[in-house]
Amino acid sequence: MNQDIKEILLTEEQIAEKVKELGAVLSDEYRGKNPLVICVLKGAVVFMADLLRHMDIPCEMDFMAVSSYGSGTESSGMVKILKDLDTSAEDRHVLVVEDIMDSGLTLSRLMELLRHRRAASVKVVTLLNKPERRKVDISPDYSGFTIPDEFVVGYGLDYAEKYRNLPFIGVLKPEVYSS
Ligand SMILES: O=P(O)(O)OC[C@H]1O[C@H](OP(=O)(O)OP(=O)(O)O)[C@H](O)[C@@H]1O
Ligand code: HPA
Ligand SMILES: [Mg+2]
Repeated sequence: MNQDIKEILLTEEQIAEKVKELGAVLSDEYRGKNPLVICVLKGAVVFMADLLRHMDIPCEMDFMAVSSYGSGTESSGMVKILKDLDTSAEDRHVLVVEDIMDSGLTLSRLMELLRHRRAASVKVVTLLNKPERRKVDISPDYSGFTIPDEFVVGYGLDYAEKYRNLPFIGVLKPEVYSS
């Protein structure tokens, strides 16, 4: 697995420090609001699990699965809901947790849906932000790291369902996806 990585962009330690920081900021923001924290499966699952353990306030969690990438490195532009929430978002302070905002298509579609369901507020925290690739006018409310336009894997992020379990975030060697 590691031989497919060109370079480590963010180490396990850098990620841990940032997640702790974000947890503290979000705890202050959502204190007394019992937020509904939504993990966007599957990519955000590792970040969500770590982030929640740095939020020292009562909150609830739920999960949604959407897919736009299939097994490639380019968004198809179509965002399909594969699994919906179990909880109603109406009148809730919703915090959407994502691993990466890239074209922005996944999150813009999700935000639209949650606002339509009359959430009291909808905000996004993304660990990674890749603004150079944006196709829609959206930016995260909270972001861990701004990264260059390279395809990254690890800490939840995959290429063709592989590499999600790497503890760091790395740039994949282009020959891995172009071959
Ligand atoms: O800003 P965008 O261009 O929409 O890209 C970001 C989304 O793409 C990836 O998910 P994917 O659809 O590949 O599913 P996964 O989380 O199961 O890997 C990633 O986890 C984000 O959810
Ligand atoms: N890596 C993995 N999955 C992704 C990426 C990325 O850079 N961008 C959007 N989904
Ligand atoms: Mg993916």
